[in-house]
Amino acid sequence: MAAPTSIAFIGGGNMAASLIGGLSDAGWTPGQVMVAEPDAERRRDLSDRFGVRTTADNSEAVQGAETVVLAVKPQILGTVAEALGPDLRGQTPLVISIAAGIPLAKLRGWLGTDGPLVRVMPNTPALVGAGVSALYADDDVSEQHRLTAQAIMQAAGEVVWVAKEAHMDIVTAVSGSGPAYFFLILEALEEAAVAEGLDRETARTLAVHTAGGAAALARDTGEPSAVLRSRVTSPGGTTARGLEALERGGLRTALMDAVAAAANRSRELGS
Ligand SMILES: NC(=O)C1=CN([C@@H]2O[C@H](COP(=O)(O)OP(=O)(O)OC[C@H]3O[C@@H](n4cnc5c(N)ncnc54)[C@H](OP(=O)(O)O)[C@@H]3O)[C@@H](O)[C@H]2O)C=CC1
Ligand SMILES: O=C(O)[C@@H]1CCC=N1
Repeated sequence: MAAPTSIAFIGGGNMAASLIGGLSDAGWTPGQVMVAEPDAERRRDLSDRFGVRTTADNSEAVQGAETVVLAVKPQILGTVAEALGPDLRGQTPLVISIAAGIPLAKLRGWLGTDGPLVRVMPNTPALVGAGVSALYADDDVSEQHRLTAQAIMQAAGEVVWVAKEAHMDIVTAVSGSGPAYFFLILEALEEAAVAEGLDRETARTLAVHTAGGAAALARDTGEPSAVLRSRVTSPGGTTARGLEALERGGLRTALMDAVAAAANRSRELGS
């Protein structure tokens, strides 16, 4: 007989794999995780990497699951949730949706259940336990279900709760999409170092450790970013010249535009 499933993932793509990696490193046993994923190659990859059980059948995945994580694209969540609803009625597991943009009320309508729902926005550094997730639940969700959702997401890194569901669109634009902004900066920094004459491996080591070091310093000291920046910037030195070039190039406004555009896209996906 199969081991009891504690968590069922519906959709075994990039974000689900990152969360499963985080859970696995945090000591969750693979037998507690079942993944429903239509693509056979992805199913094989997930069971090879993490030892989790997989199926192509969403209904099978949720049987007996205490928690169901909806990890399909927002554009197909309606179809998937409507089909899954009848399987969930009667067993009312905790349902966690990680879909960008989709409000809980909409999801509840699709599922047609009155069980506990939590909306979460994780990010891909979850794979190495360095993610950050924002969680939102309506007032009627019990403390116990909140703590369960929180414990799952803590396996993947930091957790914050937001008080208003509308804030999830902003969270999505900052921390959900945010790793991609930093990867773009890493790519560019690495390319620039190579263009100036460093070999690629050295360039990558310098770029990655500089990004990680800056983030660790901001996290561990709690000091404002502007103060930390000023400590790097010697008067008349190299950093001042570099920062001037970044301001001239519009990095600050480009990031503000990026967050506004991504938050708007999140709102569009939910409308
Ligand atoms: N990627 C990220 O950084 C983040 C993503 N998210 C959210 O996570 C969700 C998943 O995103 P992401 O992992 O990037 O997307 P992916 O496309 O990588 O993953 C979605 C997976 O769902 C599978 N799938 C398609 N149809 C079904 C179905 N009917 N039943 C079950 N599984 C199905 C897809 O298979 P196939 O490819 O064969 O269609 C795919 O493997 C989205 O809602 C996104 O908004 C949230 C935070 C961050
Ligand atoms: O790009 C997306 O829509 C998803 C949500 C946040 C990160 N990736």
